[in-house]
Amino acid sequence: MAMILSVENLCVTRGGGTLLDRLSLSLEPGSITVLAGPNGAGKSTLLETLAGDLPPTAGQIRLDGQRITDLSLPRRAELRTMLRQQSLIAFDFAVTEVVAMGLHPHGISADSPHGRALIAEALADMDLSAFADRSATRLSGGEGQRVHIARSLVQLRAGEQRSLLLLDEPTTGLDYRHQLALLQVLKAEAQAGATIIASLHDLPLACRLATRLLLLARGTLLADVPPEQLDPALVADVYAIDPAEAALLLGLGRSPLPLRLAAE
Ligand SMILES: Nc1ncnc2c1ncn2[C@@H]1O[C@H](COP(=O)(O)OP(=O)(O)OP(=O)(O)O)[C@@H](O)[C@H]1O
Repeated sequence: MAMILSVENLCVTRGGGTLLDRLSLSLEPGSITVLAGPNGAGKSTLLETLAGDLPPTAGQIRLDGQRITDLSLPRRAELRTMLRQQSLIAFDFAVTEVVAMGLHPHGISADSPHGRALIAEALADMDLSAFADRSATRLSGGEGQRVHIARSLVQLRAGEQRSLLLLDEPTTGLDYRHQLALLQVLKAEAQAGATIIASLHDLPLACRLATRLLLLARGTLLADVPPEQLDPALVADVYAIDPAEAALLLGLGRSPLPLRLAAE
């Protein structure tokens, strides 16, 4: 069974400011929702709140009918995977050990055949097989980001069902090849039944990935549309950029080309 996430009249206030203002939405299994919007729009706040890690000031978030704030942290870790904007890995773990952390919420041993297979698959997906035994403290920014993504893929896939995957700016630091590889992996996960929501700054990439695009500004949802229906005039207004720039960005993302890593 896949996960339906529903949000009703969500409000978050912090430090006297309204960070999210009466948001309602519903995310279906198999969908990829991309959250776009300027710096400070509330994207990370929304993802943290949807993950159940930041209690809302008002409103409800339900994961398959259960209120997310009623679930314990271990139960939340089984039902949803959250990739945060990353900090450095401070301890001297090997890459494979960091990736194996995704198994813990599901009680699967990294030494079991199933655990080993999940780790190997995620390492291969993020082009990290050759890095498995390297220290995770000695990686470039993009390599480190790929390690965190691989850990999240393990956590998602180790569950009994493909559940909810929340990603906060997952392409940060990734080169073009690895951005495209990530897009391919996410599309495959959605096809396998995952419910995915990701914040992205890159609008052309967002349009290629999303089945649905949410445009957030100052805590308010201004658009919730398939990417091809996103209005360039609204994008220009929200980002305070020239309309021709907005049209160019959206045009780049509306290429009908499939994702290709290298010429076949
Ligand atoms: N602990 C806090 N207390 C009060 N305000 C906060 C707190 N954390 C963040 N904010 C404010 O909340 C707003 C939304 O922040 P958030 O991190 O959700 O934005 P974002 O859309 O993810 O931005 P970015 O694109 O820069 O990552 C910002 O104006 C920020 O300054």
